[in-house]
Amino acid sequence: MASGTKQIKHITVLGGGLTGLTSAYRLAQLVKSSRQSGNPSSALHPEASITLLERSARVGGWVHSRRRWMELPEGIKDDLGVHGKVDVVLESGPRSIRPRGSKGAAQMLKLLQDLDLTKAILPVPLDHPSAKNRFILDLRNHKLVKLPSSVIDALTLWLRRDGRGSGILKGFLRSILLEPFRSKKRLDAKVPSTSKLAVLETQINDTSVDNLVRRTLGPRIADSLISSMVHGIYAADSRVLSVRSTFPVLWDALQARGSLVLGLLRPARSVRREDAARAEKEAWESLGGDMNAQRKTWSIYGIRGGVETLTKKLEEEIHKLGVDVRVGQTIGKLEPTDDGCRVSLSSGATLDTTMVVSTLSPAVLADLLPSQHSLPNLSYNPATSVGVVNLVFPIPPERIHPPGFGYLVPRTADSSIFAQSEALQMNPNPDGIIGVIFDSTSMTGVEDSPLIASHFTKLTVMMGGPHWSTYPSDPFSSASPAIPIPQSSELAAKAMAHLRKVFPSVPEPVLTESHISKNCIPTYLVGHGQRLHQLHKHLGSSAWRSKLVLVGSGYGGVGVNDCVGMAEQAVENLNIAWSEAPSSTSSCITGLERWKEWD
Ligand SMILES: C=Cc1c2[nH]c(c1C)Cc1[nH]c(c(CCC(=O)O)c1C)Cc1[nH]c(c(C)c1CCC(=O)O)Cc1[nH]c(c(C)c1C=C)C2
Repeated sequence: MASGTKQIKHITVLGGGLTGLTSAYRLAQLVKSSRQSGNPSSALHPEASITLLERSARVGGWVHSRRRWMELPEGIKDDLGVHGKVDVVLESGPRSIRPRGSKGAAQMLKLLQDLDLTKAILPVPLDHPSAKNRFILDLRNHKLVKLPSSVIDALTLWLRRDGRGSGILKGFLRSILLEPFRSKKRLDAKVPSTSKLAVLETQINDTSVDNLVRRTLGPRIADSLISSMVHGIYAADSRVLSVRSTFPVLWDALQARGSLVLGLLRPARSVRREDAARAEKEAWESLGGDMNAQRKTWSIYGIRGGVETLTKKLEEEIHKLGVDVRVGQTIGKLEPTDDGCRVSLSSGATLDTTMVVSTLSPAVLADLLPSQHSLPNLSYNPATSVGVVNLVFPIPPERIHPPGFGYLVPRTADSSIFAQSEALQMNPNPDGIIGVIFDSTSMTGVEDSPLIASHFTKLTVMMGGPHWSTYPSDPFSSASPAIPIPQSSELAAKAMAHLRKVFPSVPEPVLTESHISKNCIPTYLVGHGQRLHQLHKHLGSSAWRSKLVLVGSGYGGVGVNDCVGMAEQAVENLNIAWSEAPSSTSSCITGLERWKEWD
């Protein structure tokens, strides 16, 4: 290595969630191969060491699969022919993974292959009810309305005006068909209440998901379908969420063709899109065996034993690769030094390191930085908290709910459809339920014993999210009053009160487990990409240059594939930068490279 180039002798990963564990794993593999190949020109020292610091007593972050023992009903024998107990897996975090849609999805499957977890994959085929039956709740009557799963499905629902297609999704197909004709008019319309918003939109080249859909597909779709979908991915209010950061395909379609439908049917060609498609294709082709062919037949997949099987395996592997994993570590301060960074722990200990990869939430990171080294925009976005209630009932699922993935609950307040309903003089969703997952029918095989699937029903009720949040500083929000966050001991009763309205025959649960995941999903407010671009530029030109890399759900995507994808991409970019000619000026990796396009 040429003299004058900083050698990477020690890397500290902050945070032991999925992003932190994946980053540490791939970095440790790089060190191992650098040691084996002995590449003298690499900036990565062949004896470099890695430390992972985690605040809580366990690694895994929001991925948490709890195993609980359950009494079998009288007369039922388990696999060993003994009457007794079976164990059930209760997920309080993510439980299903998408095998398509992004490079991250391919990188996730590659990670599972590399960790020798292929056999633990639980595929859910495309024709499974879980893939076809997703519902939203009509709050006027607490009936489930099936969401169309394809164009044919939408047509059938539309033609069959038998009450089911005429409820909350009435006019769905009509809105889509008329959108190209209406969009231009709506986009040009001057709506007084949105004039401040219109100015902002042009300044920051972004708008809210709700605003874009409302002006193109109309208020009905914005209030029902889109508000619920946003609940089911971001647990957030679609009126404050940046469309360009969360559904860029909608933004691009509208920019390119002046119509969502036309833009989606005939996407405009762009170098960025083609590069991304090529990178994704390569990632899929890099999968070993016939995994790439197989995954095309799956709608989603799970992991035997729960998603924590993955984080536990990552933990095991990084131990083997020599990563120093320290749990129960509270960080007090992070500051740049001449040679790298200094991490000060609340215990008083300090750690000098060449580079920090932070997977902490941006707001938590902001609190660690001394004022003279603060970074822009880290505290801008709020994060939403979700109440998760796992329930197990002593009867099979067909006696409680229809087969399918689950249902989402749309927004109630300010909704034009709901405002007309007399039934809504009273709040139909007083506890702020956002969705219910039918765990038993959305995925089987998570537990070892088949008795769980045949004799019990597992459901997860999710509440809170936007209902527990206010966005006082956001110009796009209509500051609707939030429900105060309850105690976790109150959640199970609230979940049951809700379920009884939707499934009157639901029995008492035999097992419940409630948790509040505080600030678990960041809400990317309008202009998120522009703020990350500023942050990227600042990192490259300040005392933090080449010392701090930012990854994780706080920045570029909230799904498990996004977290793995960001970690993989950051380590891939670091590897390229470390192998580059020492004179190269392009070798500052921040983790935020993809936001460059927001220039
Ligand atoms: C009710 C709350 C939530 C449910 N799931 C999530 C929340 C906050 C988290 C989540 N769901 C999805 C993602 C995206 C990542 C990915 O897997 O690609 C995240 C972070 C996927 C998703 N889930 C639903 C939809 C419509 C989507 C979008 C992509 C897709 O089509 O797969 C539906 C859905 N989510 C929840 C329920 C009850 C539900 C029901 C229909 C729970």
